[in-house]
Amino acid sequence: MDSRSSQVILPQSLEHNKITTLPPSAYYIVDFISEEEEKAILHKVETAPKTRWRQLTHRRLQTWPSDLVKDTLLDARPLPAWLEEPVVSRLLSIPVADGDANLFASSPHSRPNHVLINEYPAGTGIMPHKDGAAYHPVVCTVSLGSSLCLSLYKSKADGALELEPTWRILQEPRSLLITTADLYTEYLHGIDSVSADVNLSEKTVANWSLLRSPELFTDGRHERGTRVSLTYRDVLKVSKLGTKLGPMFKRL
Ligand SMILES: O=C(O)CCC(=O)C(=O)O
Ligand SMILES: [Fe+2]
Repeated sequence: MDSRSSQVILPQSLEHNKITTLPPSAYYIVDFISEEEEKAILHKVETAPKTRWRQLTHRRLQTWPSDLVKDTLLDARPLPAWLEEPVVSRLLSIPVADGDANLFASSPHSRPNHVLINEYPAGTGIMPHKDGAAYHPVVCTVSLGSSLCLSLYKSKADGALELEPTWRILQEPRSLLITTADLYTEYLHGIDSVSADVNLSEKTVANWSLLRSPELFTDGRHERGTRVSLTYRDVLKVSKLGTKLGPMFKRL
């Protein structure tokens, strides 16, 4: 099927969906996948073999095709079809600006080769952090299930963290958030471990003007449900051994 299926209308270029209140460059696109696609992906996530899940104290995650070892992807198998389609072909189909190449044109493998799946029950989050040197500095996050806020923090000169986030980005189900450049390297990102996001408004949410359904948040409060995120990135180092083993793995 055409990756631009009839239900999904993608922007002509990312520039149309730039979060202009943030340092360059971050983009927010609503309805990047349809409700049926969201359901199908959630089903795949939920029915993955138990051994695929890594259980942390409050959150669990899957890595595809595998974990990194010393910042290197050892398993060079392609992503499974349900993670590749429709998301990757849509990511590659949108130029950064009109007439430009796509976001991964200058990344080593010209496409994302790794997906991290995080599941956040209401009340859970992820500590502020930077994603580090393993990846090309382009992060594409598809949100499923429930809305929540991603908080961005400046790190102080002494390495400590500012107590309050500098910005918050509200991520709705089926949306795509792309962060690159300075936002990747200079700021930390995290998700508060709260059961509701509060104090939501045009003034406090960086991507308010790009939201799909701002009317759902007009009382400033959103009770979270379980949110699942798919984080697509290009891991810079892929083991040659993994590449050689690839075809063998596939036959198993
Ligand atoms: O779930 C998210 O949106 C963020 C996940 C994240 O920052 C990470 O896994 O590095
Ligand atoms: Fe991260």
